[in-house]
Amino acid sequence: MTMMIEAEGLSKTFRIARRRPGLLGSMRSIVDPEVRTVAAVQDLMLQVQQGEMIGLVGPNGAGKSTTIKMLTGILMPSAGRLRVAGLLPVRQRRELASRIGVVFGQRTQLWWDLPLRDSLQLLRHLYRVPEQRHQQNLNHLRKMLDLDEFIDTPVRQLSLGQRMRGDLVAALLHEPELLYLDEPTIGLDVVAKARIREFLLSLNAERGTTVLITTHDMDDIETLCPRMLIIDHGRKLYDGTVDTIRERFGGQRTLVAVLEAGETAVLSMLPRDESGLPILSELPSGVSVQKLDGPRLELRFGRATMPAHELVAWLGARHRLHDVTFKEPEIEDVIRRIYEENLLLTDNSIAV
Ligand SMILES: Nc1ncnc2c1ncn2[C@@H]1O[C@H](COP(=O)(O)OP(=O)(O)OP(=O)(O)O)[C@@H](O)[C@H]1O
Repeated sequence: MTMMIEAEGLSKTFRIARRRPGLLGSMRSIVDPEVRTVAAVQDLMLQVQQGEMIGLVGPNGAGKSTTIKMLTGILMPSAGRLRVAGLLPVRQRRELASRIGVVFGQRTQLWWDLPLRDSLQLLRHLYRVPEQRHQQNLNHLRKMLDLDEFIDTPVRQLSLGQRMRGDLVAALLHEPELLYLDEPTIGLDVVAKARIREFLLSLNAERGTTVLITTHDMDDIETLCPRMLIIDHGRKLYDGTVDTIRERFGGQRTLVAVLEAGETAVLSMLPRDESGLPILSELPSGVSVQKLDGPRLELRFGRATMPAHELVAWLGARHRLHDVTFKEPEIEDVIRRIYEENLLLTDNSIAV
């Protein structure tokens, strides 16, 4: 397997001059600047193989953009070793540019006043793609992303979703092996998001393109990325699968039982706790009543407390059940918990 990204001890520190308040303060800052350092990325170790789809998540200011900028060769690392597609990003930036594609959800690399078709043609010259190869790629991509209805429209008149499809084609016309996407679905509606995700999955399957995505949308990660990287304060907190995160830190699951019609009356006779919820006798420890809404009863229980089937059996022995489903914790909530409680840093068994 070819390694697309290899980073070891990768770090970036910014030095920021702080202005003192007031006129005198400003003058003093010029003569005697007060410098503060920000460790944007610290000691990052990362190996990404060709064909992987990997999500990079973290709260604002975590160091995601700085990492991407170092990977593209825009920023010089302060320390560490880095190779992307076998190249040294800063030193071999031109060569690297022909091997990677970049899409920023909040910015466009298309020419605002030109029709999309012309923008794509200009990029052909910029990347020096032979005409025939360009046409082949364009034909293929415009079919995959359904560009025909707006390819002759000036970019500034495109909807956000259309523009994003145009930007994706622009980033892929020179057939990069590695694609960086920064918030590719930001601001898009559900349908447009689904379309972009579907496209990325087929691109990865057809061409084996390696994809690195930074996003705040956990659905992007769940749909696209078997592997995710969580960073905070420039440090890697986690590198692994979404499922492992959910299993390990999304401790609480919910059993949603819809009871047979007659059971609602039985439940309504039970004594209530201070929140008005029914008190079920002999409720196994670690299980709590979360909600009762007509025939729908929700029980919260810990993954480690008891196996799901045992809880269903316990409830089924006491009440006639019509239907049973489980609610898994939202990955969004799990990640928030990890940020807030700094969970992985205090538990090295999972941080790698
Ligand atoms: N050019 C710069 N000069 C000084 N500090 C910087 C610079 N770029 C980033 N930083 C600082 O580095 C840290 C990491 O920023 P970065 O933009 O990489 O975070 P991010 O994870 O991409 O955040 P967001 O989700 O908000 O885009 C922040 O504290 C930021 O203020």
